[in-house]
Amino acid sequence: MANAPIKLLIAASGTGGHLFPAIALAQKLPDYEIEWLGVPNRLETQLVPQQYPMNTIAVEGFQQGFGFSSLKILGKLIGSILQVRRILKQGNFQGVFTTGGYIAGPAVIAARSLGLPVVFHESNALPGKVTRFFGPWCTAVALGFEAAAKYLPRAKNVCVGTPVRSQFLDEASVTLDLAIPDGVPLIVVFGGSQGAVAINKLVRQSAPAWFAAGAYLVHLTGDRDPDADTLKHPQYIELPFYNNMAALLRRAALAISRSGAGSLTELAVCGTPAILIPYPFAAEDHQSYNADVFTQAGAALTFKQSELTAEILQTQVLNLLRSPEELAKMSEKAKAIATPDSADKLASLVREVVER
Ligand SMILES: CC(=O)N[C@H]1[C@@H](OP(=O)(O)OP(=O)(O)OC[C@H]2O[C@@H](n3ccc(=O)[nH]c3=O)[C@H](O)[C@@H]2O)O[C@H](CO)[C@@H](O)[C@@H]1O
Repeated sequence: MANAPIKLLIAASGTGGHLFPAIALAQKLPDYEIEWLGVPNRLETQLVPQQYPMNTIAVEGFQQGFGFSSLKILGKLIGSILQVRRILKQGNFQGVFTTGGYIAGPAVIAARSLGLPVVFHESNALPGKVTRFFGPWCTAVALGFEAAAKYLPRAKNVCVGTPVRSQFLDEASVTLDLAIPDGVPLIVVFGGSQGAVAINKLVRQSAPAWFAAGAYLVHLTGDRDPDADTLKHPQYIELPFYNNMAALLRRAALAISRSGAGSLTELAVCGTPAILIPYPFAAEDHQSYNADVFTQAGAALTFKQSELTAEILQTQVLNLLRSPEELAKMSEKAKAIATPDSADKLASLVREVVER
């Protein structure tokens, strides 16, 4: 009789940055029986392929300080740990994989209390609080950036890079279905999976000079942009969200982006030079640490949002557009820090940990 498939619970929730690496891993484990652990009404309910049954729990983060609302959250946390333990026991799961965030706490505690192995993937250069707290309890912590290891001295760290969606690895799988003429320089602007209103404003002010220089602009604004549809130009394409990111980033001469780990990993795999503007309110300013890795490698220029004006952005972009050699150099340096086979490395680690 054939062996029953290994059962793995993937706890990944909230943003593209947490979900895409987990989906990429799942696709590398076709022989596993995978179920998902998420939160109701968050992005996972739209992004996770239906083949992975979705289990949901109510969980949220602690606020600063410890008051009545924190007590309520603590109560919910205990409730969600018990719920995850039930899911793990009833489903006979053999291991848990998580990409961190609020969902990771109950997932790690429940799994470890049942003696199950856990692989935790941390994609940021500065690991999140949840990773720093729970990392040492996990069987292995897979890192997106080597730079993260120094913040996790007691964890069993393995650097594997951050997995990208399969469209980034198979050039033929996605085509650019946007009207961009051949040969023109293309600038792509995106602000993580939810858009960045502050970047959108700066870009709209700066764009006329870029159009005059012959550039096209694809602007992914997110769906909460108050200025949506206010700029019209034949060289300007505005969309709230675009799916074929691999085709778009490969075609781009330059990207203007936040520095979430997912975006950076994709920029590296595509060799897209970038101007990075870290999200200033990200937890513990972790996007600045991510951006540092790229700036130090020579793959990007980084600007603090508080110091960046439309004039500075306009000039920096024009300078780069006028210097194809500089862009080519940045592109090479970006490719040099990519780990295109990250999903394979992570899948091997998960197999090693769960099947031993
Ligand atoms: C605001 C915030 O705290 N964001 C965090 C969040 O990621 P968040 O999801 O905000 O950002 P990431 O850069 O990690 O990922 C964005 C993803 O969305 C995709 N995309 C974006 C726009 C679009 O139109 N189409 C599209 O597919 C990008 O290609 C990328 O894959 O978790 C990451 C991983 O822990 C962190 O590094 C980020 O700092």
